[in-house]
Amino acid sequence: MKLGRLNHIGVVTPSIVESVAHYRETMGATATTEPFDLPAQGVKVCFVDTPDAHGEVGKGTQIELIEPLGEDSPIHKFLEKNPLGGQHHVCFEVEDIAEARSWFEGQGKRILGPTRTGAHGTPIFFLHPKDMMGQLTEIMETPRGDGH
Ligand SMILES: CC[C@H](C(=O)O)C(=O)SCCNC(=O)CCNC(=O)[C@H](O)C(C)(C)COP(=O)(O)OP(=O)(O)OC[C@H]1O[C@@H](n2cnc3c(N)ncnc32)[C@H](O)[C@@H]1OP(=O)(O)O
Ligand SMILES: [Co+2]
Repeated sequence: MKLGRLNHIGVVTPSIVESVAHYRETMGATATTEPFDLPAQGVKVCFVDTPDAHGEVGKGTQIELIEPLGEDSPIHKFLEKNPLGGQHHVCFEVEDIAEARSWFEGQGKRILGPTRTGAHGTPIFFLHPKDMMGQLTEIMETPRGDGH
């Protein structure tokens, strides 16, 4: 399997509104999406763009702010343990999600649930942190076209 780019770092927050203000006012971020709900994934999401190696905003790794949505959100327990929120997962891109899934299954890594559509509208799956050196890891198929 070939490792693709680091698409985003997932950051849990009790308040996307407060986190957006933090990234804008304290961190000088210039571009964010509007928050949007992903009920199927139990989260409210907002992306903060960071500049790429050439200082260009829009192609760099994003901060994915996620707030629990609904009673059985998968991040409820994380927020109980970490009331201020914090780094939750990393997301790497791959060319072919099915091939990547077979690779990790062959490596004996636990895959958390089915391959499903993620916040960028492309297929994703998660790998259990206990099998990934303690890091909850999301794998997503590289968006086609100019999406990122
Ligand atoms: C998909 C939309 C969007 C996108 O990018 O497209 C997203 O990324 S949404 C992100 C939210 N969704 C998920 O995270 C789905 C996958 N996650 C899970 O299924 C759970 O969070 C899980 C299984 C990783 C943990 O569930 P839970 O916290 O309810 O269980 P435990 O407390 O029992 O945790 C088991 C064990 O893992 C440790 N843990 C939990 N979360 C993390 C983490 N983020 N990073 C590292 N380790 C984590 C936890 O401490 C437990 O360890 P133990 O030693 O037993 O205490
Ligand atoms: Co994510």
